[in-house]
Amino acid sequence: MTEPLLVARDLRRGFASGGRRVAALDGVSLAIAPGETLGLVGGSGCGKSTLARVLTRLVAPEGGSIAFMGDDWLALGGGRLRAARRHMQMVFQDPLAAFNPRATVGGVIADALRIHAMVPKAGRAAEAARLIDRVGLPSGLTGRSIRDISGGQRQRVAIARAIAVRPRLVILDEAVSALDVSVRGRILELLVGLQRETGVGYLFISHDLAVVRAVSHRIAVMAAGRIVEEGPAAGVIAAPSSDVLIDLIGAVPRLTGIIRPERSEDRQDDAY
Ligand SMILES: Nc1ncnc2c1ncn2[C@@H]1O[C@H](COP(=O)(O)OP(=O)(O)OP(=O)(O)O)[C@@H](O)[C@H]1O
Repeated sequence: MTEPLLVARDLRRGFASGGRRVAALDGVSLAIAPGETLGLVGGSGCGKSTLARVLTRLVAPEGGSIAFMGDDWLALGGGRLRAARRHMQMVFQDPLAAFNPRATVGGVIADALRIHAMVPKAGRAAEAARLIDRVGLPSGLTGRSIRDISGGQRQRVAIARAIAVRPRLVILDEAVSALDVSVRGRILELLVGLQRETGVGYLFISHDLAVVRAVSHRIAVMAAGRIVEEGPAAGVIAAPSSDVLIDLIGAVPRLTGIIRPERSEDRQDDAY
């Protein structure tokens, strides 16, 4: 059996909110294998983003353990942490907040290459150009400010920056949720293609079951800080056992209705 890339056990994290304590993570355990996509779904406020932040060490857990690439991830510090951080990248819903707003598209990617010493200085521009092309962006965007491109283009830059450092795991937190349906579809295809090429693992977090189903090998369902069911994507959806998943499945036909116009356009294209 393949060694898991990431194993989280019994993660706990609470927050004080309006005089009471909210258990955002109430004993969450999960594992992700190399080359695997674990989809994480759940309603608003169930703890998905807190989990992403705890896994990436943006927020410290109050209990539990995380093994990443065989190391005790929460105990790593100094140079070993910096080296390991390269292998766990994160893409957020709104990458603008995660970029230096004055940076250019090429600059954002070249910076990632520099920080993690991926290529010598002389080769950085060429490698940035290769990555810009790999995520389907025109080379003409290289010198553009990150503020002056569309949300879909920016999300591609965020993905290019994440993959620039050849990570083993990318955590995508609502990374395609704000995009329109056709851009979203192309970015999902890009992610799946990159996974086939590189064997990167993904934790794909979304409140949108249809999107999660399209990319995930396994699905975990979260409610009130706990994982309430988990298993192979097709099996979990075919036989949901939790109320939250039953509700999410019930919401999918509405989404199919939104996607349908694009599919009929595709059929028209095929007819030419
Ligand atoms: N920094 C914080 N301070 C106080 N409460 C917080 C903080 N971060 C999260 N919470 C609370 O923890 C719970 C889980 O929040 P979290 O953002 O992880 O959920 P989520 O599933 O990502 O929600 P959404 O899909 O709406 O983004 C919520 O009740 C939230 O209000």
